[in-house]
Amino acid sequence: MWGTLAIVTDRSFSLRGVVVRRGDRAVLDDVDADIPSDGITVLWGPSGAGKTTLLRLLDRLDVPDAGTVSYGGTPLDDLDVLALRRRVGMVFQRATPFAGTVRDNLAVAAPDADDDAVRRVLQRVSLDAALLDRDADTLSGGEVQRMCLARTLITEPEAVLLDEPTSALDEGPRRTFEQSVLELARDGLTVVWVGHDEEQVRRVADRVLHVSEGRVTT
Ligand SMILES: Nc1ncnc2c1ncn2[C@@H]1O[C@H](COP(=O)(O)OP(=O)(O)OP(=O)(O)O)[C@@H](O)[C@H]1O
Repeated sequence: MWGTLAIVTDRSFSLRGVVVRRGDRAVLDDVDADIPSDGITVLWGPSGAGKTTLLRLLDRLDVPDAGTVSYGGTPLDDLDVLALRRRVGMVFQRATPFAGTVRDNLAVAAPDADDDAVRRVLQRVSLDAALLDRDADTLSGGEVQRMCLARTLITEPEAVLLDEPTSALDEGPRRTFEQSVLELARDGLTVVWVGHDEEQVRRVADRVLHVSEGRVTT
């Protein structure tokens, strides 16, 4: 018997005393917040309130001027940034397809993924496998955003950060994207979603963190 192996199940984010300054203004001003690992947490608040700034801190795309951001109880400063970004994927507001086919786009993220894995990930985002050999720049806006989600998922992250991923989509594609994310969250993926469409927040949020005037409240 070698003793009990600790199973790390804590995949929550926490912010303590976080300050982010832009010019002479504190966009986030001494923020304490917790984002649990289950379900969908929506960051909600007026334009310019700091939602995207907060989201980027979680993947270390930005670093705070003061305070600590932790993932699974470990300060992000103590984690290897590339390892963190494999565990925590990001989908941006504007879809960012690379040149080439859908298959090429997925291969950028996971060159060794086999055909089964590629097909499975497309299914998870409701994209037809027939699209695999289509040029990414011939996809519709909704398809390209779901391909970007698939490209994030193919590395099997524990969490995904979504920055207003449906803001450029019409109602139909918006609902399809939401449905995929709801199913992913139900399957155990941690989701942090920056949103400002009130109806959508009601449909997807398990909890809402309100970002306003430099503070985050529940
Ligand atoms: N790199 C930067 N340099 C200077 N100011 C910045 C930078 N990034 C963000 N800001 C400013 O910080 C504030 C917060 O921006 P942020 O994008 O986090 O807000 P948001 O709540 O996501 O807004 P929106 O809903 O409009 O996307 C804004 O006033 C923005 O102009």
